[in-house]
Amino acid sequence: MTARPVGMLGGTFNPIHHGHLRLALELYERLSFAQVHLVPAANPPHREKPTVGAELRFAMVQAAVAGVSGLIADDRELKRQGFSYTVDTLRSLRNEYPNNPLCLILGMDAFIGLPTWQAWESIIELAHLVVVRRPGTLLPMSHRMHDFLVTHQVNNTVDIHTRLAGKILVEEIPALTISATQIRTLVAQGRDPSYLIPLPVLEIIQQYQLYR
Ligand SMILES: Nc1ncnc2c1ncn2[C@@H]1O[C@H](COP(=O)(O)OP(=O)(O)OP(=O)(O)O)[C@@H](O)[C@H]1O
Ligand SMILES: O=C(O)c1ccc[n+]([C@@H]2O[C@H](COP(=O)([O-])O)[C@@H](O)[C@H]2O)c1
Repeated sequence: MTARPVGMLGGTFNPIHHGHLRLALELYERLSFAQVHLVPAANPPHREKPTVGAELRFAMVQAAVAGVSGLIADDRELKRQGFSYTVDTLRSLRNEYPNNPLCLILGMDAFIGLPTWQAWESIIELAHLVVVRRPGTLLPMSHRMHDFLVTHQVNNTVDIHTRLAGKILVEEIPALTISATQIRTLVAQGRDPSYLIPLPVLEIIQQYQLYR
């Protein structure tokens, strides 16, 4: 028996919100993870430079998980230069946790786009994928990732706990319809994003006058 799996949820987290946090906590409990690392992308490879710097986005993640058992604010991507490639983050986590299964948490949308990621075939050698989909949504059989999914998919958590990497578990989780874009828009309009984000995150947004 290996050690308990370690989860990783990467994101721009501009800002982190209750959608991210519920997802991480739900999987932490459901899959009996040792912990879930929330990793802000310092320099996201696939989107424009975020309007808020990595240090402040990390500070918001830290504030959001302070005192929450099982969720860890992880700044390892802030310590690297260049684009924040997930494969490099997983290599770093693998060095830190040689005996734990690693689980990369991905939405179905991100999973579909995985072939555009840096060294994507190495990702599945370093970690399992926990692919989150909304109830009722299926990947069409015609999709190029369908066969990849079927080849690697497992239907229960045993393989995730007994192997270090290489499997895909699809988890159905009702999404909270919250997005960081929505929060930035509310703040820019002078409106109140309370109840979409934790209070300590709102306090940082107000203190630094973010998203105005
Ligand atoms: N409401 C949500 N419920 C579940 N997962 C979410 C939710 N919002 C984002 N995620 C997932 O969290 C990860 C990081 O998301 P990200 O930081 O890009 O947030 P976002 O709200 O999608 O941001 P933006 O609106 O700026 O695009 C992604 O895998 C994304 O699919
Ligand atoms: O490594 C890559 O090539 C890569 C390409 C696209 C996205 N990612 C990661 O996917 C995570 C979610 O990204 P986003 O844009 O939804 O916040 C974040 O950790 C990104 O660094 C990683």
